[in-house]
Amino acid sequence: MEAVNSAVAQTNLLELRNRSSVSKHLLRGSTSLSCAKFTSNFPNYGLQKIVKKHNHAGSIKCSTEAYLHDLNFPKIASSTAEEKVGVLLLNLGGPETLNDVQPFLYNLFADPDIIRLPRLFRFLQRPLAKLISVVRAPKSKEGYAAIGGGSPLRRITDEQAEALKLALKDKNLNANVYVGMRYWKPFTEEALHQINKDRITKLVVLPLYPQFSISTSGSSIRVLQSIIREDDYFSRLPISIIESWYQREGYIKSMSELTEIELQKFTKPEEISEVMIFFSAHGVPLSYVKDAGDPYRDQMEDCITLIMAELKSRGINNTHTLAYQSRVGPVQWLKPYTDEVIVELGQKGVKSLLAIPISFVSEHIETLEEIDMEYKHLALESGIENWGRVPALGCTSSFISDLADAVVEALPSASILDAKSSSAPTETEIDPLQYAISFLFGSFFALFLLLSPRVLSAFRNSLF
Ligand SMILES: C=CC1=C(C)c2cc3[nH]c(cc4nc(cc5[nH]c(cc1n2)c(C)c5CCC(=O)O)C(CCC(=O)O)=C4C)c(C)c3C=C
Ligand SMILES: [Fe+2]
Repeated sequence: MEAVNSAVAQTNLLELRNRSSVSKHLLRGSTSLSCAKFTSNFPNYGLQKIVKKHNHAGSIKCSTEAYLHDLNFPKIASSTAEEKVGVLLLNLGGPETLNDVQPFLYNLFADPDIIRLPRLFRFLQRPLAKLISVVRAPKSKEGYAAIGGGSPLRRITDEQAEALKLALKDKNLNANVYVGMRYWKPFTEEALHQINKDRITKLVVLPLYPQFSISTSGSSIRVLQSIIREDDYFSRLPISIIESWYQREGYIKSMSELTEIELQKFTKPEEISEVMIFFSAHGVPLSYVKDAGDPYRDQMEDCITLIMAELKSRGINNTHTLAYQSRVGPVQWLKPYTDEVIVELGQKGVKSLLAIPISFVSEHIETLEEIDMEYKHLALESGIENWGRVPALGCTSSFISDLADAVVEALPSASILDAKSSSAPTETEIDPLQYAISFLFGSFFALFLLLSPRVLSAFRNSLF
């Protein structure tokens, strides 16, 4: 009964959250975000086009370059007496108990950046989210049960927040560090509420995803934007958003360090050079990259080039490959798929694999269950004899220190976001005829989806 009540309370809370975000995702416009200079160009965000320059010496310059190698940035920052600096860490969030799994999945699938419906069918978002979350919940629950009954993401993110606060203090910056999750507690909205309550005077926003995707950092930042648009305090608060940071030297070196340590664990030293380094990134549907301009795949490939260059500089010349894991649903995702590549490598006679989860900086279901259990099992079945896995960075001190540098470097460019000058149509500007037609077609589509046994079974097959 308690579980039912908490689910109802959760749904009510989300009703409120979703109402605000649904009504605002129509408010598109050219919002100029500070320092991080948004590199995306998505219809949902109306942000600047990605500017990415390759330099063949191995470093990649993106629009985030300003705080990457710029030696002019002060390494030590100090805040003035009146200044109250806040850092907002954005992450996905995860169910803490098995009872949380279905409402967590509902929140995830109700996000228009996760299921991107054509405009005409957007009002179906929530019924579809309900349907998919209910159908997928049993499978997800099995996964969470296998890793101890819930996601460790909140605990680890809290630890990272604490470690970051200390690292900032070491760099002479006193800051409050907040955690805002997109799909579970503590929600981004709660963190923003606390930031407001604490009367923070400058805010640095740091998504805990090294690479940008519409579906991750983009989605969290969209929540932030919608609040900035509405709220007097946030619309006047200088904010700096660090959009992606996979190219930071500290991150690349920390990843390489952990990889080197794990490589040494392969038992026979003479066989170490035979180990294939297997980067496994969380996938996104192909259409995100092809149609919506998600820079995720490009950034992922750049990131791997940088890590491999760093490993090479340490005398590690192993072969490597990249594949994408965790696909959900019936559409095509970024390829190649991790499970298929593992089988192929086994067939080709590869005997040793070192898996590196590359989209995340903390352990969670996708590393602890999917990689450590499912993929390991598949690899051993496919003829691979030696399996290793690089741990997620977590609170590795070189990594946290580099995040602290990123915050310090981003701070001077915090500025008031011009979110209110949006020229995009608002909901009230929608043509009533267009709305009526959408509603009619959408209703037929909804009925078809909900009642068609074939559609339901297709869903089931791709979600189980
Ligand atoms: C870079 C990281 C991630 C991307 C990109 C991403 C896209 C994405 N994810 C789903 C669906 C699911 N993701 C789930 C869990 C999950 N996803 C990420 C990260 C990315 N997702 C993390 C860190 C986690 C684990 C959270 C935790 O509980 O510890 C889940 C739930 C688990 C499951 O049932 O498999 C789903 C579902 C989509 C559809 C998507 C892109 C559109
Ligand atoms: Fe995911």
